[in-house]
Amino acid sequence: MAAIPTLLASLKMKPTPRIRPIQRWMSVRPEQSGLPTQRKKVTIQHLHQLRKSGTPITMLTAYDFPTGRACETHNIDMTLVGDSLAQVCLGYDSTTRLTLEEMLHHCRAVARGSRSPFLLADMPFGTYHTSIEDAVRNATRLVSEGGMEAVKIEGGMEVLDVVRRLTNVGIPVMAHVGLMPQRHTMFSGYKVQGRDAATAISILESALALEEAGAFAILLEAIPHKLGAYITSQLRRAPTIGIGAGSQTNGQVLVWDDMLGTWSGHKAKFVRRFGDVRNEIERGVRSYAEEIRARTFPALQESYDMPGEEWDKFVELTEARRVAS
Ligand SMILES: Nc1nc(=O)c2c([nH]1)NC[C@@H]1CN(c3ccc(C(=O)N[C@@H](CCC(=O)O)C(=O)O)cc3)CN21
Ligand SMILES: CC(C)C(=O)C(=O)O
Ligand SMILES: [Mg+2]
Repeated sequence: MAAIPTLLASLKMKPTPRIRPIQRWMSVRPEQSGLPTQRKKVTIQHLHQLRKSGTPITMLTAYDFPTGRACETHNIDMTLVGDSLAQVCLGYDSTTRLTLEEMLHHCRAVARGSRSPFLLADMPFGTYHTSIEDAVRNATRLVSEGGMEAVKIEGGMEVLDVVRRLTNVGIPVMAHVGLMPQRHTMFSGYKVQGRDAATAISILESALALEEAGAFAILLEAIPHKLGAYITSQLRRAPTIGIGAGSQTNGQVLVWDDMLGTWSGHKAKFVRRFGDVRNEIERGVRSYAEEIRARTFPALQESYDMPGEEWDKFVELTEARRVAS
């Protein structure tokens, strides 16, 4: 009997573990590594609480370890490995060029740098339309191989069955309506959606049906702000995340490269640059090349030295080598 209080006492004596930064070499998700987390893990329940309390949800895209880690460090609520990856990182002209393998490669990198944000990825074009079985198989790979917690899919009524099935097997789905970049060819470009009453109604009905089908959140892209606000007010449970959908959605998302000004392509109206990283990069690369050419880089303090007597010995040895040959 005496052993139990002793055991309890020894447990109580244990010092609280120190919070450790993410380790570079981690190959598993930090919360699986047994390390204490700095901030509570963002869950779907937490996202629903943010919606209820009227606290705006922050979401940002990430494509690799450092961008994933930046979302982690600055307490972004949701990190999205967007298929915009195709354009902003891989140089393709459209998200429709991105393969599942390419997406998985980047998901793993983001996941290694991420512990508290809710992590999700876009299902690439063509990976969820061929059949429900294919959609489940491909979404499962994003979770099991990619380290994602949820997936995002573009579409309205035609993807309800996929949303229902993925949700039923335990893969949360964020639905994406309004401007759907994977359909830019069908839409003849990237155009604001829902500017006429008929399209606005169909976007509203899609959003309501997607919530009913189980979507845990609805992304609204490039729609009039009044429509963004109205859809947000009509949903019963799912928070809305807007990109070009006005200020009244439950959350906001932007593409990393748009937000920091590293994307040199088209700037949509909804983009605000919160940084000017591209100019900084240009300045840095330019002066790097200039200083190499001027031999001002590297300086002596950026170079290694050796003891004088060792150098003298070295000179003697090279002399001996020269004479011998
Ligand atoms: N850098 C980047 N940012 C994005 O937001 C983004 C990507 N890439 N790639 C994938 C899709 C494509 N997206 C886009 C691309 C262009 C517009 C755009 O030019 N919209 C026009 C609307 C014109 C109109 O209908 O009047 C705009 O000027 O805002 C919007 C979304 C969103 N996604
Ligand atoms: C623009 C966001 C919402 C997205 O889908 C992406 O980055 O691919
Ligand atoms: Mg996308």
